[in-house]
Amino acid sequence: MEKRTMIAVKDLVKQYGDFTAVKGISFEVFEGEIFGLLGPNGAGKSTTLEIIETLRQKTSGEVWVDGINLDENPEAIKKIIGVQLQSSGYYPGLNLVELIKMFAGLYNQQVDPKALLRLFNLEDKANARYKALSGGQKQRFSIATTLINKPKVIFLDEPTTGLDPQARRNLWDLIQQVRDQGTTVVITTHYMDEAEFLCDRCAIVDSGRVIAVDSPDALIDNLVASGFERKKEVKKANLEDVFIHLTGKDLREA
Ligand SMILES: Nc1ncnc2c1ncn2[C@@H]1O[C@H](COP(=O)(O)OP(=O)(O)OP(=O)(O)O)[C@@H](O)[C@H]1O
Repeated sequence: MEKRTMIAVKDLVKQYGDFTAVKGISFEVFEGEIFGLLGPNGAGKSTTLEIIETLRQKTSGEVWVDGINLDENPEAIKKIIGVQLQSSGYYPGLNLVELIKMFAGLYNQQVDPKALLRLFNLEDKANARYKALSGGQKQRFSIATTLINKPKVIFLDEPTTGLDPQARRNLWDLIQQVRDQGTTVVITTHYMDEAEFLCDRCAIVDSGRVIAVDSPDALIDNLVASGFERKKEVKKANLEDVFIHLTGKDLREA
């Protein structure tokens, strides 16, 4: 079946003064997939995301989201995307239900706060304030809030950084659920195990350029076909598996 393009980025360039952070990036994100932008620190991932999110001016190149050209109608793009806020974006005095109602009001949307919290396993935190949540709960809540305007695509910038293995795996399940319900997900991460588990396709970005785009499986197969072999035989489990096996999958949060 022909895949529909949700995001198209063509020859994107971003200069900060004399420094070119993004050097002519092109890629496509298909509807209904989890697409990863992977790359070392300073590769230009956040800059690229922020340009697509309409939060940052590009120097040149073109961007379309759901067929809408960024230069022609950034306001229309804002309406169909969900962006994860940083912690500072949440009013400290409001509880989770009040925060959801506030965002729903801003977006002029009807939302059932309890149903949304249930979806993200935060039902019993309905009356808690954001700052009282654990790291994993904060991440779950911030992903929940990206869905309030019923977006076609959400952007998650390093959503699992700083979380324990249980909270990370739980968040992976939730992100897949969001995708399975029809929302396209664009994610940045430094964790290759996360990208391998979660992403349908990913772009590897280095020094402002896209150096590979494919499914994790195909990228690995290409490397193996080129004659690459790991030095050490891979064990059937890793230390994280040991940790999860010993400590269980239950979330550790009050
Ligand atoms: N406002 C700015 N002014 C000047 N340089 C900037 C600015 N924002 C980012 N940069 C530089 O642009 C480059 C790309 O930064 P960016 O944050 O997009 O990278 P990244 O791939 O998201 O990195 P990280 O993984 O560390 O978040 C870096 O060298 C960064 O120092």
